[in-house]
Amino acid sequence: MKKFDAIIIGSGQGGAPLAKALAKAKWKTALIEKKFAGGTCINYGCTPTKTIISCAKTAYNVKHAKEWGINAAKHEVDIRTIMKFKNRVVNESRNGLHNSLTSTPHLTYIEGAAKFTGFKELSVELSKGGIMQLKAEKIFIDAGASPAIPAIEGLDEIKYYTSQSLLDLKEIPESLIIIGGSYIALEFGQTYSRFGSKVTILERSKDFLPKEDRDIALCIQQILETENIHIHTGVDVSGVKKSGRKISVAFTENNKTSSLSATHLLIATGRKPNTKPLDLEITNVATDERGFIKVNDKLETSANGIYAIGDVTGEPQFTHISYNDYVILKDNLLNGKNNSTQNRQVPYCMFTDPQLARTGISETEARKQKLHYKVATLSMKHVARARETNHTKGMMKAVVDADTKQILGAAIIGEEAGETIAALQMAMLGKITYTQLAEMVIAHPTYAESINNLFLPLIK
Ligand SMILES: Cc1cc2nc3c(=O)[nH]c(=O)nc-3n(C[C@H](O)[C@H](O)[C@H](O)COP(=O)(O)OP(=O)(O)OC[C@H]3O[C@@H](n4cnc5c(N)ncnc54)[C@H](O)[C@@H]3O)c2cc1C
Ligand SMILES: NC(=O)c1ccc[n+]([C@@H]2O[C@H](COP(=O)([O-])OP(=O)(O)OC[C@H]3O[C@@H](n4cnc5c(N)ncnc54)[C@H](O)[C@@H]3O)[C@@H](O)[C@H]2O)c1
Repeated sequence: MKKFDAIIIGSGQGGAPLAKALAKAKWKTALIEKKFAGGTCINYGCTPTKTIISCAKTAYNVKHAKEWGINAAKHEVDIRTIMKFKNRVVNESRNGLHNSLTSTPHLTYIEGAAKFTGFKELSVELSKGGIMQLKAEKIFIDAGASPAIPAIEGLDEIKYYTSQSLLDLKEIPESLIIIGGSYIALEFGQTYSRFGSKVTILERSKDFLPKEDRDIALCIQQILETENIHIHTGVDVSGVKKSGRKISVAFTENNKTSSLSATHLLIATGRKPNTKPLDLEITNVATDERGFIKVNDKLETSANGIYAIGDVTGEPQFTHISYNDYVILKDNLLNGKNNSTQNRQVPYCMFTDPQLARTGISETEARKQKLHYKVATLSMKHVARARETNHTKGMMKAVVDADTKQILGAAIIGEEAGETIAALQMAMLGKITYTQLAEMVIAHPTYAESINNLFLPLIK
């Protein structure tokens, strides 16, 4: 049995930097990865999807080039070249990370699938064949999550896609039904709609994007519907079956039974943790009823010396959260700090076009908490930069504390909204008030400058 100071399971956005940091501190470290270096983000998540989304935006802009005074009448989408571009970007990131992990002193990179065989003892089924046994005083689980497949009658008898397998498509679907209506559904839905597919979204929740304020959700919904994406909410999918060369999906909506068919079906109904194969019960690591590992605010599991980070611990499931988990552990273990996950900011950006970016609380949450708040809104139609570049879809909305004048939260729908929200997030971190933001000097004409205009009405 090989002995290490630390073992990390999974080379995702938390596990890989943690392995490098511990090795740099001269801990004898092993990093076990069963598939590709970089985990979901690089291989099946952010990197490939955002690459394809950029192609879809180009396709959209070419199709609408006349609005910018450009005649680009003839154009076609070449999905094979798009996928090659995506593969190149993914491979560069994956190979770069792999090279850096395999050349880090004090770090042993092991390719294979790990499972617990005893308390803080693991066996790895090596990808090249054979078994390795190893143990360590400290073990970090960054095993991530995979597409969750709902129990829908007939699903196991037809060919359907997940966010992972859709990335290998070699054709543009003539029509695409998506079950689920959140990040994955909307990003892929708009992408394939822009490539030419007829897209229908079937979402179970009564409300579209239920975590958002209704004005924000409605704004996104209208933008997508203008692009001919059909959105159904409050849907209960009862069954799927093959119908000629199509797939027929039966569902109930507002107590009415309906069915739709399409050439392709995408399941985008959330993700389940990769914990089952780990045999966690052998090492006393407790999980919740869905299999996510339970951790406290220091990312410690129920087993002393075993930690868990990222998606495997449940929501929120974002790359920046997995990475921030790593930062917390690194600071606590190597720099004598006492950091925790409590009260950390959780911004997010959905990469529809325009993007929906959010940080802090919504107006609905402020109302629920009975806060003394004010709301500022601004249509993108009134943002100079948006008007000058013909990107006027969307809106900005901020919730501020009426007494302290600090920003409590904001949502932005607009071109590069993810960048602008970071400025508001910094203001929240630095406790900069909306009165300061309303009159702060910001370069003209930028999207960030619209922060002035967003808050100006509140100080008049
Ligand atoms: C389509 C899609 C798009 C996304 N887009 C975004 C986005 O734009 N922005 C954003 O912030 N987030 C996005 N996400 C979410 C983001 O990708 C994840 O939150 C993030 O990658 C999670 O990182 P992680 O470190 O927790 O786990 P992962 O990156 O999933 O890493 C887990 C690793 O553990 C390995 N592993 C699992 N079990 C074992 C085992 N038994 N032995 C050895 N290795 C094992 C896996 O192979 C994997 O490499 C997206 C996700 C998807 C699916
Ligand atoms: N831009 C980003 O940051 C980004 C992009 C993609 C994915 N992600 C991450 O990946 C994770 C997974 O994304 P996702 O969109 O699959 O999941 P999600 O958990 O965000 O949403 C799943 C959706 O499917 C619906 N649903 C569940 N079962 C259903 C059913 N049987 N019929 C119809 N609808 C059903 C749910 O109501 C929900 O709206 C998210 O947690 C997100 O954090 C992030």
